[in-house]
Amino acid sequence: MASTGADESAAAAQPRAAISHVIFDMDGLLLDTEGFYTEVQEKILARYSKVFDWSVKAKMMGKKAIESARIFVDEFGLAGLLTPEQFLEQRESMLQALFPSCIKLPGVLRLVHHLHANGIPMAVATGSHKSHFALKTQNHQEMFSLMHHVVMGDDPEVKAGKPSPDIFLAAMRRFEGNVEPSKCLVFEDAPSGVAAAKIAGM
Ligand SMILES: O=P(O)(O)OC[C@H](O)CO
Ligand SMILES: [Mg+2]
Repeated sequence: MASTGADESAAAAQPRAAISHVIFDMDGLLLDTEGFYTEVQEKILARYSKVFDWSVKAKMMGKKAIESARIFVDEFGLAGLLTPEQFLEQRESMLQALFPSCIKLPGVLRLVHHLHANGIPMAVATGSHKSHFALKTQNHQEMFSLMHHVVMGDDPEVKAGKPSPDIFLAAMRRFEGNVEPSKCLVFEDAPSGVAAAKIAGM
């Protein structure tokens, strides 16, 4: 049965848990790096006369590097031509050259300062591994210094990448005190990241 206006206002009136902590994704959310991945992947695909596809991009976003490499090879029918490991090798020097020039997404610095000024503890949960994180954040130390901690994709506690909830649960556990998932607000750009946060109960 279709929902009525009364149903909708009753749902809107449901009390929600107050937010105590915030967890940010990084790539495509705090930092404008997703375009770099797209640019590099288009170049690699062109070597095999293949064309980039946004539905594949959406599946790759937010994952650990090797996970997204497997999706790339499978979805573009490159098995037998390129292994996921070779794909990562081919894109590495191009990405390393691009990452240091990344800029912040509009409004994020203001939001981070606002939350910090209001005493909301913040963390970052990114599928990026340590060496890429260092390249991307080298010009954004002011913003990242306001984070209580950062959890990266190559962290031992992150067994599987998003949509596994591992990374968000690890980020939650590293805040001080007892933090409830329902009081954590997650900011994400990737479909797999939104799913991960919901599975974590955030
Ligand atoms: O969106 P993030 O920060 O989890 O990063 C994931 C990859 O490095 C890029 O899609
Ligand atoms: Mg992201």
